[in-house]
Amino acid sequence: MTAIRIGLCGIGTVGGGVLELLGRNGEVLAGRAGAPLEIVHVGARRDREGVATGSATVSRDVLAVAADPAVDILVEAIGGTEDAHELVSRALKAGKHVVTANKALIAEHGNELLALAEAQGVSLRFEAAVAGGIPIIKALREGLAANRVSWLAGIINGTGNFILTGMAEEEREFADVLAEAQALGYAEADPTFDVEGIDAAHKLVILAAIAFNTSLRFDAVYTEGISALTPEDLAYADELGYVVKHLGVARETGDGLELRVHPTLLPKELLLAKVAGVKNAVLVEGDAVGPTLYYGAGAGGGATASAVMADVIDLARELSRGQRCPLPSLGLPMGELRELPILPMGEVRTAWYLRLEAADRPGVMSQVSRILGDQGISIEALIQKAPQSGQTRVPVVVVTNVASQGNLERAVLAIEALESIAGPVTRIRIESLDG
Ligand SMILES: NC(=O)c1ccc[n+]([C@@H]2O[C@H](COP(=O)([O-])OP(=O)(O)OC[C@H]3O[C@@H](n4cnc5c(N)ncnc54)[C@H](O)[C@@H]3O)[C@@H](O)[C@H]2O)c1
Ligand SMILES: N[C@@H](CCO)C(=O)O
Ligand code: NA
Repeated sequence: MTAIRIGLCGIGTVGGGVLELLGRNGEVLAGRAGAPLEIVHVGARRDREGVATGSATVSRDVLAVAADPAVDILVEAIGGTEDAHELVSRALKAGKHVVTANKALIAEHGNELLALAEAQGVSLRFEAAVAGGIPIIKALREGLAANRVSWLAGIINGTGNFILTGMAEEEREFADVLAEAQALGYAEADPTFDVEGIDAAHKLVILAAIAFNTSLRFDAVYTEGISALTPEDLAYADELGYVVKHLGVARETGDGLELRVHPTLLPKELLLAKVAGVKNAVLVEGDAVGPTLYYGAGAGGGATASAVMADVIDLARELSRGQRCPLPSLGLPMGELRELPILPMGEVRTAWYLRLEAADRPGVMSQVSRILGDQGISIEALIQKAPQSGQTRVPVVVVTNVASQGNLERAVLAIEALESIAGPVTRIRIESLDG
């Protein structure tokens, strides 16, 4: 049986995971693929100790892999958007199928690269790019193809969730938990991508494109990170019955598409609120099926290799049987994707958690609630602590009803201008994910 020949570029966490997985499960995967899967060429800047590359050719220049006529499927696991862009373009132009774990590349250059793949009659697949090992791309594109999706919400950055869990449950320092996530191979080369929400924004854009049949709109995502969250806010959220998660939300409203990544209070009883550590989860609301939830490891070599190899096997199944019926990677041919208007953030409606430092004297809370009321916002819950000895200000935490960001911001400006309020008002969105 003719082997399907793979060129593997990058042997870090993901590429190393692919080598290990193929080494361990090669025979089973070959059975499923309909042909042996053989790594014939490895592109790697430097050798990775302990990773066997077998009889594969090894090149320091990854472009040699893209140019190698012996390669059927190129796996891109070098990361970044410069060399990877060049590598994937060259491979597609050379008529190779490409499988990538690179969400930055797909979110930022996917419109162009997917159109190129289509023109070349080859496939560009990226299951590993979103939510690591969870087969969420396949679920959205194929399993839920009969639904109109109204919204989806997900914890789609493993590093960020690992940090939030470590801070909330083990009371550890942000920097200390981030260092552990880096040591475990979860974090991006530049971890600000994880903690500032850029990585989650890349993934959200990909999910939204498939769910709502739109082109990839990385330019349009609102992004807020988790680095400004304090242990104090996590503790108040807990006291109020919430957990703080870094959420990506995409929702089709009559007025446009919401695309946003930000810290979010979730009621503790929600399944999403219970997703801990490096685990990811995506909740999708379809009109026929209702809500469905997808859960699993969001990062790490093994989980990511699982998704990479699933794409490879999909392609190998077609190649080995000579039955090519290319599936559009975003669910529709690129020319048929819609351009939906994006809903401005000022019009996005959520409930809010507000924390303020108020002077400890009568009348302050009635001023605050009058300002909120002027914007049509009411207070649903309130925590007011007694001042510590010697302190003249007290922390006050307010949970509001659902309000547009525009109205909330106007109210916050007026509250911050009160002489009885010190410093900026902390605000975090609250989602109940119930409709
Ligand atoms: N680590 C994860 O859990 C995970 C999960 C999903 C997706 N990803 C994505 O997978 C990709 C790789 O991530 P990783 O964690 O394996 O990174 P990594 O840093 O562990 O590995 C990347 C490897 O590629 C090599 N490399 C980079 N540029 C190169 C070039 N021009 N030529 C040759 N080699 C080059 C590096 O030396 C390194 O060995 C990224 O796009 C990342 O976003 C990672
Ligand atoms: N850095 C990413 C890797 C998986 O995409 C994360 O932590 O989720
Ligand atoms: Na995935």
